[in-house]
Formats: sequence, structure tokens, C-alpha cells
Amino acid sequence: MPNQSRTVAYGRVHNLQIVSVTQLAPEREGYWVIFIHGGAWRDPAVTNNSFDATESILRDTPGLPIAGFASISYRLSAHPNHPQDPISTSPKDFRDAKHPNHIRDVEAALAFLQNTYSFGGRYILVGHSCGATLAFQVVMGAVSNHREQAFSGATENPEISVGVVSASPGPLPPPLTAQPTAIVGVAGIYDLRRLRDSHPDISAYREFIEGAFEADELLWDGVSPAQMAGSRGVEGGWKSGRLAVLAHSKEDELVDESQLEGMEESLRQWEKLEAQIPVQELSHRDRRVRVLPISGAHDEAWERGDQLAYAIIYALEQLREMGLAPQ
Ligand SMILES: N[C@@H](CC(=O)c1ccccc1NC=O)C(=O)O
Repeated sequence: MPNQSRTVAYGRVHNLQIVSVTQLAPEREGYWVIFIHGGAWRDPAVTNNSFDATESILRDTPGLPIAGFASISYRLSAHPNHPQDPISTSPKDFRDAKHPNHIRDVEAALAFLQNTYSFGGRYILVGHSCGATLAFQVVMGAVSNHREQAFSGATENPEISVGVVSASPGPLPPPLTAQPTAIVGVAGIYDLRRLRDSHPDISAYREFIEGAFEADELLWDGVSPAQMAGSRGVEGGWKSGRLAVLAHSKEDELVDESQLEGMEESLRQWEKLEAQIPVQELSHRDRRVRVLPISGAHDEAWERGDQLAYAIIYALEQLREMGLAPQ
């Protein structure tokens, strides 16, 4: 039956290693839209299902160059308001993930999708809140390429080695075979230290950052896409990327606009460089960075879905203007 959604496991270690997938008519030319949810790396109420409202709006919008939808769940860190008994809870349900578990799961999900649907670079990664952090981490040199290497932490002096950003204890998912053509960050977190410092009186910020990344602030910088420049950042890491859209609402009560500002600065460096793509593939190598104002509170973007859908449609329009999507 066409257009049916299914939910599949991409990993065996945890029950959160699932992805929901809707393949539209396979002959249809277009992009896969792949969503990474938010919830501060820990909220068990926010899962792959949080893309449902957005997906249904997009499916009801005719004429979009979309080939399929996927929404990724990934292992979560512990949440103080949702305690679990370590004795009676199966390890497959127990939420105690620490970086790099979250990003490795996203990579494993992308490898699974690529193996199954072979869309190459024709996909848009869309992330909300910490899902936007994860989306840009997928193309950050320091997190994805140099995965087992010692990391030089200080942005101003990259020669000083301060530890390992993301060595994994378990087997690593295969490296990406193709990077996304576009990334859409909605209400995104892009700089962990800055997020903590913008909310000094609310301990939850520090708590959820430490819950996911421990207390090592140099590690926070190393995994923050707005902090890392050059080959360790998005600038040098996202070689074949063409379009970045950063969406933010003035009514967002949880993630302030300084997150977007820092990320925009970092993406402007990336935008100046030409995309690295095979010569025969196209006539230009231009890149675009766009800032998109949206409306509504932080979680309304995905709860109602209209603002998230609007940001995705905007990105598809930009790709059309760039000659990268069918008219
Ligand atoms: N609902 C989350 C809070 C949350 O999602 C959040 C809070 C402040 C800033 C960003 C957030 N989410 C980002 O993914 C929680 O229960 O921890």
C-alpha cells in the first residue's frame, strides 16, 4: 500500500532506537525530509511521534518535492521528573544515555535509512531544539569525522589537546555515505555554554546539559556547532551542503535568540566557501544561509506543526530557487 507509515528499529541495544518512515510514491523526484526531535536530550514525552502534526500538514500540501519522511527516536538521558527503577527496568527501556550516544544513534538511523532508500544527498535534516544541535553535529568535523581522535578543544588555539570529544565505547555506526543538501534548525540550541549563561537563575539548563554531556565545559564547546570553526566545525565539515535555514520565534520562552545569532555567524563562514561536489553534477556551487522568523511558543512549533511545516516548505522553495529541486 503506498504512503503507509511504518516504524522500524535501527539498533538492537535500546527500544528508543526506532525511526518512523513514510515513503511517498517511489518514482517521485524529491527530497527525503528527516526529523530529529527535541526535549533537551531527556524528555521521554518527546519522541519520533512529535513529527506527526508536521508530516500530516506536509502530506496535505500538494506539489512539494518530497520523496519521503522519516522521524528519528534516539536514546535519552535520565530525567529527574521521570525516575526509573534500575532493578526492575529492562536495560532496553532504561534512559541513561550520555554523549555521544544520542548523536551515534542519529548516525545509525541515517545509515539505516540510506541503506534502505538510497537517497544519496537528496535529503533535508530538520531538527527542533536539541534536535537542531544533533542535526548540525552530523556534519561537524569534530563530532563526525574525527570520531576516534583526540580533540583539540580551545577554538582560539586548536593545537592544545584537551581530551576526546566523542570516542564511543561501543561499535560505531558507519560514517555517513552522503551529507544532507540542506539543514533546517528550528528553535535550535547551538552553543551549550551560552545557553547555560543566558539562563543563570534556572538550574534546569545546567542540569540537562550536564545530564547529556557531563560537567566538562570544554567538551560542551567542542560539540557546540556555533563554537567550532574550521575543520572541526560545520564550516569545514559540511562539504557538500548547500542550504542552511535557521528558524526562531520571538515568542520562544525556552531558547533565546542569541543561540541563532551565534550559529548564523558560524554559518556565514561556511556560506563563503564553495560546495564540494562532483563537477558533472551541476552548474554552480553556491551556498545559502537563511534566517526565518516564525511564531509561537517553543514547543508549539512541533505540537501544532504549522510553523515547522512552514520552515520546511521555505527550505524547499529555496532549493528550487537554487536549481536543486524539481519545480
Ligand atoms: N521538556 C524538557 C525541557 C526542554 O525540552 C527544553 C527546555 C529548555 C530549553 C530547551 C529545551 N529543549 C530542547 O531540546 C524537559 O522536560 O527537560
